[in-house]
Amino acid sequence: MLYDIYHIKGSVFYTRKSHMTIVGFARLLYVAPLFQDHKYGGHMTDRILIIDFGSQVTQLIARRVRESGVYSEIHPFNLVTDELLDEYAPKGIILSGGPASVTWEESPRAPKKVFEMGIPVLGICYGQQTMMQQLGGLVETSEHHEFGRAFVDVNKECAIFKGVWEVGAKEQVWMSHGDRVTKLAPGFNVVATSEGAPYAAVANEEKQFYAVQFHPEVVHTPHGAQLIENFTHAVCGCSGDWTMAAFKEQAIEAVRKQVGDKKVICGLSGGVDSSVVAVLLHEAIGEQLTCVFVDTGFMRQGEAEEVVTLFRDHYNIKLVHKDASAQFFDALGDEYDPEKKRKTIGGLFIDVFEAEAKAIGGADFLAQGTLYPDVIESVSFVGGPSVTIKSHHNVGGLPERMDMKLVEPLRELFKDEVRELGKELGLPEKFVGRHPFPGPGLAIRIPGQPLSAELCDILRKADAIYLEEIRNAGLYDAIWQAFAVLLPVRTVGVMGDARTYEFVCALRAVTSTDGMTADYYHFDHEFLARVSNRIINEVRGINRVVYDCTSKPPGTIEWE
Ligand SMILES: Nc1ncnc2c1ncn2[C@@H]1O[C@H](COP(=O)(O)OP(=O)(O)OP(=O)(O)O)[C@@H](O)[C@H]1O
Ligand SMILES: O=c1[nH]c(=O)c2[nH+]cn([C@@H]3O[C@H](COP(=O)(O)O)[C@@H](O)[C@H]3O)c2[nH]1
Ligand SMILES: NC(=O)CC[C@H](N)C(=O)O
Ligand SMILES: [Mg+2]
Repeated sequence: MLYDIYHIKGSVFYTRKSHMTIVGFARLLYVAPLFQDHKYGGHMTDRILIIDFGSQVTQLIARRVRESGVYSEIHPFNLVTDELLDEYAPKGIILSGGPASVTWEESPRAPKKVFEMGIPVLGICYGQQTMMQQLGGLVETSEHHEFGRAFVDVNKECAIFKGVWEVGAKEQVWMSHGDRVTKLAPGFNVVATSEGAPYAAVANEEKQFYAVQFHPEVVHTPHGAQLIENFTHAVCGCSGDWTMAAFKEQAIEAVRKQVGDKKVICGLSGGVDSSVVAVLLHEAIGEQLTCVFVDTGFMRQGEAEEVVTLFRDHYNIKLVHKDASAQFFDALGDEYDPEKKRKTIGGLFIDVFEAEAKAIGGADFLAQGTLYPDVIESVSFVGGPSVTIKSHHNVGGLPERMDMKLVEPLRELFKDEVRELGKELGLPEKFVGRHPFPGPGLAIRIPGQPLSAELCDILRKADAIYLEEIRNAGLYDAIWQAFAVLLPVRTVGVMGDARTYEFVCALRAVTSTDGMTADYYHFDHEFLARVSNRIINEVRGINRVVYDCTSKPPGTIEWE
């Protein structure tokens, strides 16, 4: 069972179990309170609201709506109040799928107001079922489940099919349901049928209510994205002004308004998120911004130089390059427990930021690269138990301790939108397309033994060779994240007729969309042999290389 159901304040609430156990991020602790001062709807004029009933693919609905050039936000069904509906003022509403059954005595419903606002509504799967039930139709659990690929017969014209599906056509869709609508609500017509769902698509054109049993948001419904675009454009009348160019201008304006003439500190790691935040803020408030790059001693080869050159020399952004490596090594001492290392490192980041804020005479704001998935996760987890798998380093404790207000210009964006915004801001491709790199850096890639500058050096060299070979082979962009790990194991080897007794290096490369789940990257053997050969020949201290072929779950991406 993929879902757990929790009862919160009398309403049924779902969390994704896979996310719950995997995410368990300390992020949740710091993102949650930030949500409170969020103004619904960002700065865009056309907005679609997605009401989440806990489907595994709700995020994809938001993706498709945004790809159609329309701003959208996901809100869990139990947090959609009448005030939110008024304030958010959507041009249309989409009801997501979900694991519950509307036939249960207590299962989620859309707020009544949704159907009384005089705006278009699209129900998907559970969303269809609850729409029918709430408007006077009937839903029953069926013997005939449909999971996966299915075909629908299009038997009537419908605004969301326009220009995509012809009457009489048989079209491929993706289904995942056990219940089905057995009686239509008054005013509705059937517009498509499938073997397992006689009401595969239904419409009340007069009210502009549409409901489908299949999932148009997944790629396995080949024309699904166009159906969603028809809904947002032709039906809801959105103009498609959600472009990164427009977003950039509006975000800059919003930052200026929020910050006024006050000072802002931004922790700059050189990673995509903080780099984009830094450049955006620089455009918005120029000299009021000070970035702090903390060299922990656990950075990759050439990282500090690259960050400093780009931001200080190329952009002329005020940048403090704080070499805190001695502090980090000191504080970690002989520690090799992963959680203790992370906590020590997280705490030290805070100390360094505090000291640097003081050094510039105090700062009123702290800028962070919080992204939309962080916000959604924090909301989806409200009240749910979360198991901590790893305490991710974050600067989350910062606001309370330092009494700074937060500036989070990326909190409405997905990672690839952030990359697009980076391009819009003129950030070099090299920064925009970077693999994520964790705050604790190499310190969590040397498991099982106390850290030292020497071990970091060995790992840094191996990691640089690996990444160089990945770039040379043209694979960098096809891989989500790649890095080397130095294992606490020595093995016997023979080099130049002499015995060696050195460390093992593990190589990791994964594909993923959001880091929550991942598959190992399938390199060809020639490539692995070349990297292995180079590392063993060029890095003193390593005499054996292995490749990690664990997916996530059950593994995690990092080794610690
Ligand atoms: N070495 C560092 N110096 C200063 N700030 C840092 C450093 N490492 C991390 N941070 C701060 O912690 C935040 C979270 O790190 P995280 O790795 O999640 O994001 P990122 O580095 O900006 O992007 P990416 O996820 O692509 O690596 C960063 O946005 C940055 O503000
Ligand atoms: O800023 C960060 N601070 C951390 O403490 C941290 N731990 C893991 N990661 C990154 O998160 C993604 C998922 O990693 P895991 O599968 O190892 O949990 C991967 O991209 C990891 O590199 C971190 N990022
Ligand atoms: N994917 C869904 O939304 C499923 C809806 C409902 N739980 C069913 O099985 O029919
Ligand atoms: Mg990073």
